[in-house]
Amino acid sequence: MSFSSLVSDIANRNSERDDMRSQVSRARSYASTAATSVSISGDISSQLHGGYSHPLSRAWQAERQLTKSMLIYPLFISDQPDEETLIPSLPNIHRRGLNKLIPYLTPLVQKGLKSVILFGVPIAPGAKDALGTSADDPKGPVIRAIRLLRRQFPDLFIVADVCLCEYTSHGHCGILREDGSLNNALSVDRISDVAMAYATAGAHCVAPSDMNDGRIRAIKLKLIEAGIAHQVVLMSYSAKFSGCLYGPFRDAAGSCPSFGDRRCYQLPPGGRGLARRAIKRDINEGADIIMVKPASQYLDIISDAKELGKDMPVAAYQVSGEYAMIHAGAKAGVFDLRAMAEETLQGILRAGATIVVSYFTPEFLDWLGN
Ligand SMILES: NCc1[nH]cc(CCC(=O)O)c1CC(=O)O
Ligand SMILES: [Zn+2]
Ligand SMILES: [Zn+2]
Repeated sequence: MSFSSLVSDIANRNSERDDMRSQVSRARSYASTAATSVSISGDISSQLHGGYSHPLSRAWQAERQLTKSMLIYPLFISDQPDEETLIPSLPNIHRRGLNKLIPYLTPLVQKGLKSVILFGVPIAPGAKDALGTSADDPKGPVIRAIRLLRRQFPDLFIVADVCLCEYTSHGHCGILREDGSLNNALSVDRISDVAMAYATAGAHCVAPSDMNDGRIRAIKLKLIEAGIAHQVVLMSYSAKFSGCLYGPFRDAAGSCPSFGDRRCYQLPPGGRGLARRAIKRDINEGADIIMVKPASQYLDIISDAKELGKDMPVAAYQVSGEYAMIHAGAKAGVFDLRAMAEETLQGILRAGATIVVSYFTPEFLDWLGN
């Protein structure tokens, strides 16, 4: 290499380096003016990441965080004392007789289970009739389970679902006229008697899920008349929608209607206004808690319930079909079971629920830890 070409090579490299230096210093000065202009203009609203960079600060972004006290676990109580049958369409969920209840629940109570909701399942031949007589049979599974659980787990909060469909031969949620339609007056009278029987047996909460008109008022009046209104919570399934998400429950409870469907008393899925009317009506009739069911498909209704019932707890029922779908999706590899269960619960809480009825309760007791 000649001397002159060496000189020009060094000069070139120097100028490249100068170029680079000037680029760096321009970038620095841009950054510093940008930083200055942020503080000068006060445009700090574009900076969000700092608020959720840590797991704890992410948790703080939620208005409501799931706690064990928010969860109610559904139990299917068979009239066969030794039964313990897995429900094929409801993964990990069993129908259990009275003799199987305490051994099953003991570890869950130790893990922090606070509340259960009871559904009776009469299996014995002839246990079902047109009036749902077995619903409030003092020797029936629900009343015996209430007594047993109160005795065995003094701190467990017992909710009794009140309906006739598990106990009627026709599988509808009330007493029928000759033409097969619901006789509302007779149904309300019968359902409020059943609610009274559960409350008298010691249920902390009665939860009518039948959707007959006027049943909240009727139950409240009977509770007052009996002098126990001050110690029983009345939780209304106010906004209960008809649809295809109750299938696995009906397998578990054997409560599929033998003819027709429930569209004349459960709400039509598009009926947001109707749901608002039902919620307002039940608040006026004396409900202590409003429930929305199903949950994830009806988040707007949960948020309406929170607005209309802003002074009361709002419950959401993550129903059997929602639970089965999450299991099926996880099994198909679409998502992780726990991640999806947690995400749905967050949606339900975000919408406004403060209580969640869920078949995932045992899992959440583990996931929430101590
Ligand atoms: N009226 C009884 C009742 N209470 C709760 C559910 C559904 C719960 C679930 O699907 O998990 C049902 C069944 C129905 O209305 O058909
Ligand atoms: Zn019913
Ligand atoms: Zn009908």
